[in-house]
Amino acid sequence: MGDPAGVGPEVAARAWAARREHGLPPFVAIGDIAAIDAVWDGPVARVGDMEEAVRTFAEALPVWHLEDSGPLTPGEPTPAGATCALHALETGIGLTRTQASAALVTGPVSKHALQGIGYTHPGQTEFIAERCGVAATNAVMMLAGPALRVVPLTVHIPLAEVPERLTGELIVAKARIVARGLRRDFAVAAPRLAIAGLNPHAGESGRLGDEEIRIVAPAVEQLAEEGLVVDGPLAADALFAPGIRDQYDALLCPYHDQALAPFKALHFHDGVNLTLGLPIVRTSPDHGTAFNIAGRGRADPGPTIAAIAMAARMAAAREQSCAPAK
Ligand SMILES: NC(=O)C1=CN([C@@H]2O[C@H](COP(=O)(O)OP(=O)(O)OC[C@H]3O[C@@H](n4cnc5c(N)ncnc54)[C@H](O)[C@@H]3O)[C@@H](O)[C@H]2O)C=CC1
Ligand SMILES: NCC(=O)COP(=O)(O)O
Repeated sequence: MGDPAGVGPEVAARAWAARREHGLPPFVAIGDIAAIDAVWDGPVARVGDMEEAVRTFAEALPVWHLEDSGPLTPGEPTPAGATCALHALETGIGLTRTQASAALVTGPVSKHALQGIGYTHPGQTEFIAERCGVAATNAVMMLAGPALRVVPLTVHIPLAEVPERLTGELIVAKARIVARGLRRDFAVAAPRLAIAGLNPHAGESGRLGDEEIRIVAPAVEQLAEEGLVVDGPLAADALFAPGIRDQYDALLCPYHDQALAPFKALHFHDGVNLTLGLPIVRTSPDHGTAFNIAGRGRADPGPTIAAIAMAARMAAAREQSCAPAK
């Protein structure tokens, strides 16, 4: 359920309340049960294993209580709350890696609060990758909604560092993982990718920056030689327009906000953050802890509902691809 002082507990509870309407599979909320009690009056079942969670799911929200995270005020993060969020993440990864659970849906954490307790990863993606034995650069963040999928090629780094961190190797490696993920998890047989330029007008033939000529174009050429359908570098200002974005299965963007700002404009209420390149299925609602509204009943459970539903579809697609042919 992420940080107990954020909106994670309430959106998990409200997703459970909407389980029938959205056909959600059984899930268990992991963390401090007091965080649920503080924001929700509905039925809760305290469980200790996944079988119990599945058994109780129809009648109550199953909660796997890990620890008491101390006095709790929604909107006010504490070190004990961040510790509980980290333990919940570790527990969820463990349950999914051992296949007790088919997928991991992470709740929103405060990176600032986590760093305050000594966490050194930029986000949850890199931590999950490490626990799965995958290099952080091979765990690829994708934001997916019904109308758009985007991939930030660089993620949680200062904007000033983007030009030096955006390399041809990075683009090629991430594009390959995206193409594989689209085939495996989204049944896209021949993925069509677009790669945005870094500079205005994709560099205007070098007059507004040369990263497109030096870095992006050679990477696109290499990917095309490997047989991938890839266009780029494309001007990012028009790429998200209807009619252009629809020509692609995923848009790969040099930096975080270039990808996420248009994505959230379209999918604030049903956007999913997921990680490609992992041996497990991992999704997450595409929003943060929203401390400014936590505990007030204003948090939209839509992204969490979408994240649970998408995790179930991805897990089913992987299961099917492993099933022996008839
Ligand atoms: N997956 C994750 O764990 C993520 C964590 N974060 C972390 O969350 C913390 C806060 O980040 P912010 O940039 O403020 O983003 P945020 O998503 O928490 O909040 C941005 C704005 O969106 C609103 N909002 C967010 N979720 C909402 C929901 N479900 N319903 C209605 N309104 C909602 C908030 O009230 C706020 O006005 C940071 O520490 C950040 O690192 C941010 C994004 C994702
Ligand atoms: N902006 C997306 C985000 O912050 C999610 O990061 P992560 O915790 O899933 O790595």
